[in-house]
Amino acid sequence: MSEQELKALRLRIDALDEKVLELISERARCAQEVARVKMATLTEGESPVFYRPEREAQVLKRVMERNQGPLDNEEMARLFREIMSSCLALEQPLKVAYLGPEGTFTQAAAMKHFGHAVISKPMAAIDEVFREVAAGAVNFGVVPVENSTEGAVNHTLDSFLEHDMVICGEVELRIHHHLLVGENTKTDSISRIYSHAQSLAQCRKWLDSHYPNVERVAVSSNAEAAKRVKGEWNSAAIAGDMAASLYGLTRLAEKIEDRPDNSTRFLMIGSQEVPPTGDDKTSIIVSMSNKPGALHELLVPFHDNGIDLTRIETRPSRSGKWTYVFFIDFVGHHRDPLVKGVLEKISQEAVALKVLGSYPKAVL
Ligand SMILES: C=C(O[C@@H]1C=C(C(=O)O)C=C[C@H]1O)C(=O)O
Repeated sequence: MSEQELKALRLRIDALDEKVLELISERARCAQEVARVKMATLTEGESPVFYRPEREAQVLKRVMERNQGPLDNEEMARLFREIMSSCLALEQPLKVAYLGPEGTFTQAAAMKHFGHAVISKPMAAIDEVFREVAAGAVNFGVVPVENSTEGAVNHTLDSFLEHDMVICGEVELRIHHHLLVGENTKTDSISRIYSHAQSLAQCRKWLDSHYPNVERVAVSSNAEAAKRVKGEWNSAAIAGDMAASLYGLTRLAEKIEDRPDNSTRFLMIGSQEVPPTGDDKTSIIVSMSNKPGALHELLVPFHDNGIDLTRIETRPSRSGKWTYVFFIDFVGHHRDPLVKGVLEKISQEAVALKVLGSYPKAVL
């Protein structure tokens, strides 16, 4: 390609960027107008709702449907995710608490879901994320709920039993783990590997074959593991990209998770009910009396109405020995007539039924 051609292309890009800039600014002004209208139409004592997850899901879906390339749908949606995030911040900067410290996968999930224009606050434990949201110190919380290799995150499920929370969104993240070392680490004398217990479990086979005799030390998070390694000469950490760059560690081995499709699902928790988008999921907690056939009775109404169950998990109820609660996720919104009917039917049989929330299916 000649210099001439390159120069002409760059001029075109400059002109396009000017237009993109103008359009983004116009969009941002529209969002400011939306805020003004929302404020003007408030009734006495009502507080404004700026963040609309159902609307954001629709915007992203539309972008993906209309996209004709060459950027792929995910990439295009990611760009729009950030534009919306910045526009919303003009209306109201969201405060989001997540399972910290900085550099965790939960932080990456929060950024994937809300974009980068939020004020994010790392918390030391899952329960603290719940408490921070309950106290009204933040608008939303982000917690991991299940991993495709290791299953349920029990701390999260149990926290739902203790706090009144509304689930207002979900996001899935591919989890890649790396073996990380600091600049002082003597790589041939590693005697200890730090990570979160879930991550150690997700890399168990790899560790068994590469570091069978090295002590595996479970710590409170992957980011914490990365932090510790920085100052030690005989240890390594298993953590992801964010932690690696945050603590300036080197990848000794990449993508060491046993399953290449290793993913974690995260939930957004808050107090805001989310209206239907037409492509939603609902999470409920049910406790049944301890009698034969109770689980069958619980599941039949879903089957009879053709409602797709996406997950069912059992936990001790904490209110009696050998009594259980079921965490159930299914496709649909609790305001759908069909779902309403099923929930009514279940509540006739159940000891207790609580709808944790209906929310748009993860778009990104
Ligand atoms: C603009 C609005 O407010 C927020 C910003 C949005 C956007 O930038 O597209 C979408 C939904 C809301 O979270 C709205 O309610 O439409």
